[in-house]
Amino acid sequence: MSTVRNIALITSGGDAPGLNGAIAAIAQTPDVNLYFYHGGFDGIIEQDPIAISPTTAREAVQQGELLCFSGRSTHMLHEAGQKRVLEKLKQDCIDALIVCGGNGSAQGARSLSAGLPVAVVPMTIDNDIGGSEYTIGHDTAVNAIAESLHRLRQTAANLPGRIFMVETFGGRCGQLPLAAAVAASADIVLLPEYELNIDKFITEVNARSARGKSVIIVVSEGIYLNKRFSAGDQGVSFALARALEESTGKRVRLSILGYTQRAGDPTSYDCLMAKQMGQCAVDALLNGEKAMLVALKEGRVKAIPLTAIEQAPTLAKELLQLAFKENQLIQLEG
Ligand SMILES: Nc1ncnc2c1ncn2[C@@H]1O[C@H](COP(=O)(O)OP(=O)(O)O)[C@@H](O)[C@H]1O
Ligand SMILES: O=P(O)(O)OC[C@H]1O[C@](O)(COP(=O)(O)O)[C@@H](O)[C@@H]1O
Repeated sequence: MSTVRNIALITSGGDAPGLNGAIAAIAQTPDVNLYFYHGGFDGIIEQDPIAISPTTAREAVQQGELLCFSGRSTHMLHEAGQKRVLEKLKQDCIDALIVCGGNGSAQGARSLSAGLPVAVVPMTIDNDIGGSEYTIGHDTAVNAIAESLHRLRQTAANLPGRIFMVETFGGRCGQLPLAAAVAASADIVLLPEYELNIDKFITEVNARSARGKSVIIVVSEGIYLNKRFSAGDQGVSFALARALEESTGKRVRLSILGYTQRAGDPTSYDCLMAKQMGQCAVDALLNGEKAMLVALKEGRVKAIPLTAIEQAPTLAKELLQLAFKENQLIQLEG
């Protein structure tokens, strides 16, 4: 018989559609009481736990608004803050904690694992947790970007010869713009992992534009232009567009997708992944696991030690190969 009965859940860092599915799977587990703290790690210190009923959770699976509000916390970056979190969880009679978030949140969870059992459910549209092939919310965001690219292609076809630029999230890892660009067959994708030679970029766009067709360029918000980038800074495409305009004499049609790409009702794939990942997290905790990351590995959802998280996520090589084949990756071309 497991000693874990009262499980608390937080969402931490950037929100991501689909997570309600994980909450539903956990909330419907027999002999488990599920509680939230709104507001990430800070919420644990500042708020009372809120009990969530299995019915409420089940009804919210397909909705884009998360049942548990996310947050970013500075307390967690210091030992004293981590201690306060553990003390409050003890005071609230919580036996185990599920942290839903990305790399940073996983590090936070790890720092608490000496004090109580923790499981991390990967949640970020960026799909940038080294150790899991998937993070909840990614598919919905890829769909949102791909849909925008599809629409642009239609207006591009109706009035040919224009240059379009679409700036996306995924500042520290290009998995998101890469997946969307491949899915929607954009012409060029610029990723933060590789250095950008502006002259080469301009020459390439000029050459493609000279063929009379429209050119659709996907740009990660974190593309290398200067080293002062912080995730969430948007607008790098203004400078790129200006450089292109000056050399081509053609106006660049610019769209910054911003937070619209991080919202929306989740795709069924995200609902399915979230349910499986939530189930895996609660099973691991009930089985006595102490510090786990729920991960997709070789297509299967499983619990792996938190220590197995690799710091630097790597771009999916299958997607890189496809993008390379379609001449989208001009940063890597000779
Ligand atoms: N090195 C760390 N040690 C402890 N907690 C951390 C660390 N890095 C991040 N966190 C916690 O995780 C939260 C979310 O991290 P962030 O990097 O913003 O998002 P994500 O989890 O999506 O990567 C931070 O606000 C902080 O509370
Ligand atoms: O919500 P914020 O603080 O503006 O952050 C924006 C960042 O959040 C993300 O959407 C997701 O990032 P995390 O999941 O790592 O928090 C990034 O793609 C983007 O750069």
